[in-house]
Amino acid sequence: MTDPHDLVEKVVTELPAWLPAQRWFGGKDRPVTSVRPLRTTVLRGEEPLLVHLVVEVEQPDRREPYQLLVTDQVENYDATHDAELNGLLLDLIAGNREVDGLRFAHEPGVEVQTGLRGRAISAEQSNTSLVFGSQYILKLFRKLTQGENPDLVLQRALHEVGCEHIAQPLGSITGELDGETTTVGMLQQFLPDAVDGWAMATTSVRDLMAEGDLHADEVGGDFAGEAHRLGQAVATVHADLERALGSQRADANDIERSVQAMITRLDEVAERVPDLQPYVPALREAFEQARNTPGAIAIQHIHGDLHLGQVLRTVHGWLLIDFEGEPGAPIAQRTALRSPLRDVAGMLRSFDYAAHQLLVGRPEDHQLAVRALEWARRNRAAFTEGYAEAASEAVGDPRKRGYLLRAFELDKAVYEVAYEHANRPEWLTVPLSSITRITGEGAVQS
Ligand SMILES: Nc1ncnc2c1ncn2[C@@H]1O[C@H](COP(=O)(O)OP(=O)(O)O)[C@@H](O)[C@H]1O
Ligand SMILES: O=P(O)(O)O[C@H]1O[C@H](CO)[C@@H](O[C@H]2O[C@H](CO)[C@@H](O)[C@H](O)[C@H]2O)[C@H](O)[C@H]1O
Repeated sequence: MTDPHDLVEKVVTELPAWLPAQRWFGGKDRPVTSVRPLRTTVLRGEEPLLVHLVVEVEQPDRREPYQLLVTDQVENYDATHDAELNGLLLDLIAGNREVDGLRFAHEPGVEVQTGLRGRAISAEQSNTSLVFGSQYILKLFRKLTQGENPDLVLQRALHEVGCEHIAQPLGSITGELDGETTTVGMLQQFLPDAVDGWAMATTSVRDLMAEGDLHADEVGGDFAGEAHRLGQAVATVHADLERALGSQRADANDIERSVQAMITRLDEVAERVPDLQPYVPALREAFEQARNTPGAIAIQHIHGDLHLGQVLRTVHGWLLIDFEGEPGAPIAQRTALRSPLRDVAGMLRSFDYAAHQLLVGRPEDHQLAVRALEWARRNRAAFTEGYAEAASEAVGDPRKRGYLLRAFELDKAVYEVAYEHANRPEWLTVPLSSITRITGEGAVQS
């Protein structure tokens, strides 16, 4: 029988080669120089073994903690592929159990069913999610950030004020990282009938492309009604977050910090991705123009990485998921109070993505390019209109904040350039062509 500590020793020596092949690994564009175990918790000491492992992954410019579940039973040791062993995690949450400092807990008043198998969903994601029956989804955060994860903190706060646009948080797993209590997992209600916004939007784009001579409002799969409802849902979540956790008026220092952060990110990404360099002057100018936004700007807790893949359409309406913020951004930035227009900008970027991803790798086709642009414009307008209808007084109509919205959209596109460079280089043209378009459109009103 394998000793759990021998297993860990063996796994750790193999991780430098294994990690870069994992979709959720955030440092795929740099070599892994070493991996060392930080904390080992044996969750099941007899065969099949189940060991919770936190390792520190060293790369030339960073050291980051990652969470793993390992077993002696499956290929590559990744226990999240074993549905039976995953069931143990749910049982521990149901029983409010603590194992060697790793705390499994259900939310107060929630009863969690035991004895279910948990299958890992094979999505292109930054974390690993396990689905139990048709009731529960358990997200295991892969890259760990010290402290409570904003995903859990914000969704708990939203649930407390009765927000209708989230899945109910049902439990959590917390451990310790550098002496601080840290969220490593989050259990939520699973919506088995849900379809994500990206799947719906790209189906609509495909419909339009198949009918080359029709306009976006003439084809069966028009998405504008959904985009409008989605805008209302996002504005409602922002209003609920404001109700739950408050908001502030940004002062000149907050705005200056935000402009500087956009410029710093631009410089960092342009150094890493040479394709971005020709756009730097126009981008810098757009970021500086954000200072000219008139009137008071409300700042509050926001989603932070909102896109069509983070919204689910159920029979009851739109839900927002994954309030973790941009997985690549520092935690201080992810938890800071920010303008809700950042989420609006994220979603506007996503309409652009949905419209243009079908053109990636195809020979140039003027007709399709015109249709793509038309689809994006129609749905961006419908989303913004819906948002403006339901926005709180403090946030107001995004269309009246042209400079700011444009700067946030471009900042998001810069983030996407870095993201695509590291994860899907063939998609780099999507954010780059948007940058060309937006900066080419020149000045905006207000
Ligand atoms: N409550 C839920 N009900 C149904 N499906 C969900 C739910 N939460 C997440 N999903 C599915 O799981 C995927 C991954 O969830 P997400 O929170 O975005 O993880 P990640 O942080 O890894 O991006 C989503 O794209 C969605 O398809
Ligand atoms: O969902 P995650 O939290 O893992 O977000 C990361 O991955 C996203 C891709 O899966 C990435 O989103 C970009 O591509 C999407 C289409 O695949 C598109 O809808 C988004 O608008 C675009 O930003 C996201 O940026 C990244 O943080």
